[in-house]
Amino acid sequence: MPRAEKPAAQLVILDRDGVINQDSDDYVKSLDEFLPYPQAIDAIARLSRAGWTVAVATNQSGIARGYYDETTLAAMHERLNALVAAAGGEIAHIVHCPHGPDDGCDCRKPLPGLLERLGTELGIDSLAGSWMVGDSLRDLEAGEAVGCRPVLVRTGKGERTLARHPERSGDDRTQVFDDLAGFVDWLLERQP
Ligand SMILES: O=P(O)(O)OC[C@@H](O)[C@H]1O[C@@H](OP(=O)(O)O)[C@@H](O)[C@@H](O)[C@@H]1O
Ligand SMILES: [Mg+2]
Ligand SMILES: [Zn+2]
Repeated sequence: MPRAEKPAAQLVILDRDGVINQDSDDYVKSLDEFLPYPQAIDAIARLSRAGWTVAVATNQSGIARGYYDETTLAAMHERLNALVAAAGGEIAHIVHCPHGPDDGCDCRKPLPGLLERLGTELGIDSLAGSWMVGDSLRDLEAGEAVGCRPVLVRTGKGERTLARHPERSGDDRTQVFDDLAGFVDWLLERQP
């Protein structure tokens, strides 16, 4: 049974590390190191309860680097889905790029391949108009490459991203929020 097509405008795509959970310059290498922000779990649940499709698109070069494996990553995402379900919401789909920067893949953000795969697997023809929330410039660029509206959060590497790219805080392209909860508050307030 093909999935019913979803209007992209009701889609929010989230980067993972630094948006949903604490990031680390040493990578998030184990389930014990996977520490979701409570505000983010609640925000995802609120979004999905309000009828939005929530998905995750994450670079996980730590796999290519040998820091952890697909089984460990799957355990992290099982934990994430369980926390969101316990909060009364759901994540429609999670996609990841397991490759390293020198592997020449087409799915490592800022390339658009990961988001394109997400759209295909969600049955969405065009991601134009959906929201892409990240803490790194590559998240925003990957989203813009497929027509998403970019949102930068200050959590994770967000402050560092803003310091390196101050134009992002002033332009009318990019919305900036302290955290995912702040973006969701804003988004849901503007929705009928
Ligand atoms: O933010 P998302 O895409 O969910 O995941 C980022 C992680 O895969 C890691 O990405 C790495 O970048 P390199 O892959 O080494 O360039 C570093 O930034 C790490 O600190 C970070 O934990
Ligand atoms: Mg990130
Ligand atoms: Zn890849």
